[in-house]
Amino acid sequence: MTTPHRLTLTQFLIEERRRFPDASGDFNSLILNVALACKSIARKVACGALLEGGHGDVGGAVNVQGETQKEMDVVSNEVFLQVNEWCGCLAGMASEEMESPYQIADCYPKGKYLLVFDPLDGSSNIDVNVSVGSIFSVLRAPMGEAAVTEQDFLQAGAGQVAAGYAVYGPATMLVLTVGNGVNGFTLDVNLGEFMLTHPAMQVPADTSEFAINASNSRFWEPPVKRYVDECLAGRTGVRGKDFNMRWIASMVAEAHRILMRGGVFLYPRDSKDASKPGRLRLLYEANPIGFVIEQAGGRASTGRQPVLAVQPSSLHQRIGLVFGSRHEVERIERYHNDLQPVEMPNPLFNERSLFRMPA
Ligand SMILES: O=P(O)(O)OC[C@H]1O[C@](O)(COP(=O)(O)O)[C@@H](O)[C@@H]1O
Ligand SMILES: [Mg+2]
Ligand SMILES: [Mg+2]
Repeated sequence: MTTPHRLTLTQFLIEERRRFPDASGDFNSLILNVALACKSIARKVACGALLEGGHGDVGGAVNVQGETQKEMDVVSNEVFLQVNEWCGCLAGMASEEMESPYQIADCYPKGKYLLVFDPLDGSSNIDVNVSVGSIFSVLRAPMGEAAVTEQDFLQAGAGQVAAGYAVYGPATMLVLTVGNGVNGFTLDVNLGEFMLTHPAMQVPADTSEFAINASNSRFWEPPVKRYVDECLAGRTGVRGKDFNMRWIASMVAEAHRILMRGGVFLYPRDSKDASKPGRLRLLYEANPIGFVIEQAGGRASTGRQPVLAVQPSSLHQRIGLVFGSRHEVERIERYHNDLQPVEMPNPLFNERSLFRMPA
């Protein structure tokens, strides 16, 4: 039996570029640099406890969001910065692990793109050897020679030029959208190349699998409680079918499962901590995953509006996120539209009033 011919990521990007005869090649260079960073992180993740410095916590360090930093969070962030700094087409980068944007000082003319990333997603899983990943989003940089500011990154997800993730599991995969569908590449460790193994990925529109951290159930809003209760009621309830549940606590691994076989993921807005309207970060978690899922025919929402339509207000903004099989996400959105939000302090600011609550 002959092995099927597979395109490498480089060959795939060259083919894509044929659609844009005037393209400079900058964009391809950027994606190949991101892929190189992911390969380097994959190698370090695979070393496990053998990695110099280990996979543990950084002695008491917390990131800008007050979360304990793992050694690998810091290492992965460094890899992204070092590999992408010299790609020649970036004006700046922003990351979960850095309070402010990173300027690319020595690039002339100024780069056309901005790169935003979560260098290691699900890092609380790293010391127990569960899949983790990296998530990235490419935005256009503003014209002109001025240094980039936080404001430049505050673009709605619908404007992303490209987005994707790498998942470091039993195999390392890179999943990419450049706004023309979604393609998955598996790392051939012998060649050191990402090979196109999953062309034109599609999220099935229906599912009977959901993912949510049920330990937060007492903080959920009524539409989310209703949806989960109906799933749990199974074939004897209004849904008339049994549901299965998964929770990996690495969103990148949940997104990958959903891309491969359907499902719905919820980390909704809840009342657990008034200072955090949701757990996940808009710019480097919700938007890139939302773009990938929508390009694969799925849906991504805050529950109240498409996540890609949200105008960001800060670099590390958090948001409620629901994504996956289209019919389930639409159902969850309907439940949010059916009900008034809980314990609204002022009726002037409820969902149907003149002064809508922020998503
Ligand atoms: O611990 P919880 O509440 O289940 O949260 C898990 C969620 O947090 C995250 O790990 C956040 O990502 P980071 O590891 O990049 O901080 C998501 O990947 C995941 O869905
Ligand atoms: Mg993350
Ligand atoms: Mg992270």
